[in-house]
Amino acid sequence: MLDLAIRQTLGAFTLDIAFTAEERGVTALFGRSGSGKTSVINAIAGLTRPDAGHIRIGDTLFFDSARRIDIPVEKRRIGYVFQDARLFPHMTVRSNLEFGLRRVPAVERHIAFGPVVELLGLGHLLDRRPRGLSGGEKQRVAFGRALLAQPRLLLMDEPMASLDTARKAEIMPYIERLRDEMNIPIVMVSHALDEVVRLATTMVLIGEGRVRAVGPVGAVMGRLDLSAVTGAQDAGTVLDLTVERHVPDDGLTVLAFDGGHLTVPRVERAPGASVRLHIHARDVIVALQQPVGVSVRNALAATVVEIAESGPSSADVRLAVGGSFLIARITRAAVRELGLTPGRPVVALVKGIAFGPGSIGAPAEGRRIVDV
Ligand SMILES: Nc1ncnc2c1ncn2[C@@H]1O[C@H](COP(=O)(O)OP(=O)(O)OP(=O)(O)O)[C@@H](O)[C@H]1O
Repeated sequence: MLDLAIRQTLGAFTLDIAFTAEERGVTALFGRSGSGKTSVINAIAGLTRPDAGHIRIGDTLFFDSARRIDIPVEKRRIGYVFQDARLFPHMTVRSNLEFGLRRVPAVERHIAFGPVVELLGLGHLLDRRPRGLSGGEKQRVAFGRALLAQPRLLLMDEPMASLDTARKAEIMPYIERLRDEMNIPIVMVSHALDEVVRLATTMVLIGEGRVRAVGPVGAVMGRLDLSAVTGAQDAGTVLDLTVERHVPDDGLTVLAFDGGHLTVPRVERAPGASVRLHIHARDVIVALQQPVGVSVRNALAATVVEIAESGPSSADVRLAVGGSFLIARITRAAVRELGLTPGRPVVALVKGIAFGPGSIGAPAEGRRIVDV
């Protein structure tokens, strides 16, 4: 368990953050620029000291003001990956990686060189110097160097912010492997929703130095009251689905979740694999009954849960679909004419699904919306 509660005054800014998250996977701190994300991970790293509070990772107490505990930076065993890779330019990739390893006594090394090189696909780069590497390759080396220092926790501050869309799509699977195959908790800072949607196990939404929401990505994204914090344009939800089967003749894949099925353009994953999709509110339509004679293929039985105004003429309607949620952005006039109220059974039509760095099965060229 990550357990953090800190108060810290930074000039005119006050950070007052408290959350717990499971240790497994990626905890993503998401929020606008200046909301306090970097200040939180600097406190976790021990680079700054909160005025009060505690920071605990599993059994290890890094900081506790009441008990006067403040483990120094070098004893925290925390790997820190920055936006820019910060590799040693005069050293080869191999030497950069070995630098991480050499910082730890041999008996305490449980993460070995070979598996890290394999995990991050660095084998063919070992004799090169950073100068000739792409941004994404440099970041992979930075991940490797951090891992080989045998961290208790890995911090990543906007690790993809300096990469273009194609490079980002290239590096995301490596971060997923890191998340899924190494038993190291990751705390990542991001202001890019697509990264959070794809990578986060727990999402911590931060606004003006406070935690606005915390929980699984789908649950946080599905809250209507938070669209001002997440960014109104990004309103939508996240569904976790499983590949059920492919329909080769039509180039389609059928995905299953607790609310039914979605048919989408072919996803290059084997049946049984998990897929996370970001479904924008603007791509969901509400109907009172199963429509006939429409091109949209995905119609899901749903119940209206909540309705909130989202613009001068629009409303966001939160729909329960099985145990999951969708948000539909429709006109307020439509809410009135259809007589939508909480509890009303409806049909949710999903007319588009965003495939991009934020969706698994993303095409390498980056983000695109597919009508389904
Ligand atoms: N040492 C400091 N002294 C004064 N103000 C500070 C200090 N450190 C941070 N701040 C202020 O605290 C606020 C939060 O900064 P922080 O870097 O944590 O935000 P952020 O969410 O990571 O933003 P970004 O995404 O732009 O990096 C900012 O207004 C910043 O100017």
